[in-house]
Amino acid sequence: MIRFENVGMRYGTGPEVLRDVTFELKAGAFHFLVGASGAGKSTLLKLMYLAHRPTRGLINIFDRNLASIPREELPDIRQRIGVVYQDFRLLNHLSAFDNVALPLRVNGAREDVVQKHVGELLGWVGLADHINALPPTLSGGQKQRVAIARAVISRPSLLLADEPTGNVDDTIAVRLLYLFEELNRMGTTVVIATHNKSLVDRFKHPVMRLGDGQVRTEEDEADWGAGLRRDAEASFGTKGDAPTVPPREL
Ligand SMILES: Nc1ncnc2c1ncn2[C@@H]1O[C@H](COP(=O)(O)OP(=O)(O)OP(=O)(O)O)[C@@H](O)[C@H]1O
Repeated sequence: MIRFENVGMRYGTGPEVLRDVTFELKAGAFHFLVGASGAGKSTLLKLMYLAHRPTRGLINIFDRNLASIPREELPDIRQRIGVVYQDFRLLNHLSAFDNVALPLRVNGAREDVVQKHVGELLGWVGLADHINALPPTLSGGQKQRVAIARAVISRPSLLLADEPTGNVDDTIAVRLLYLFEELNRMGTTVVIATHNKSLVDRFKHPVMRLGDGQVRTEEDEADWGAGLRRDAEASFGTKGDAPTVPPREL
């Protein structure tokens, strides 16, 4: 489904964010993508949903070499990819319902089908009472759930979600993971970038870890501790460098 070979990526003249990324995602896979803040998770997802081109290396998507896909064919490929953006990207002048309905309507779905599916899905994510709300009147967690519903409504071949549970409580996070798993059972390949260790532990899908500009696949959750320690040391130095806690004022 997706293959990266020695992919590098930098923004402008900045340092390489991704240095030498090589991995393969098989159709029907479900992976968590983890790594320290700033490790490049969003950047990797952006390459996968074709928002950026790599500065070097090979990307195969849906078994085609990205470099040889004509620009005019990219929108068709993007339509097969559902994306949950970290900043939601909802259309503020459309209701929650109409935001979620948009991908179906763009694809020419019948209005009775739209009404049924969008209503059911918004109910599932706990927004039955907010169907007609405009995004600016919703909380962060509610917006996030509208964004998720919009990304999954048309059953994409590939779902890429950037920190999709960052704004919701644990109960809703688990429910959203069940939704992603259901989609995966129906054939969608899923990649979820997350900092939520308890979700990764609970759902036991293979982990892709980004660090030092590279991806490693960790099947063994025991590696989590080592990975987290590596991330913390890379970001903050060793334990000995910890700042002194100021005394509590009396
Ligand atoms: N548009 C951009 N222009 C320049 N640098 C960027 C841009 N977007 C990201 N970066 C840099 O690329 C690096 C990786 O950022 P990215 O957002 O991919 O990390 P992340 O792992 O998703 O972080 P987080 O967990 O905090 O969301 C960071 O150093 C960031 O400053």
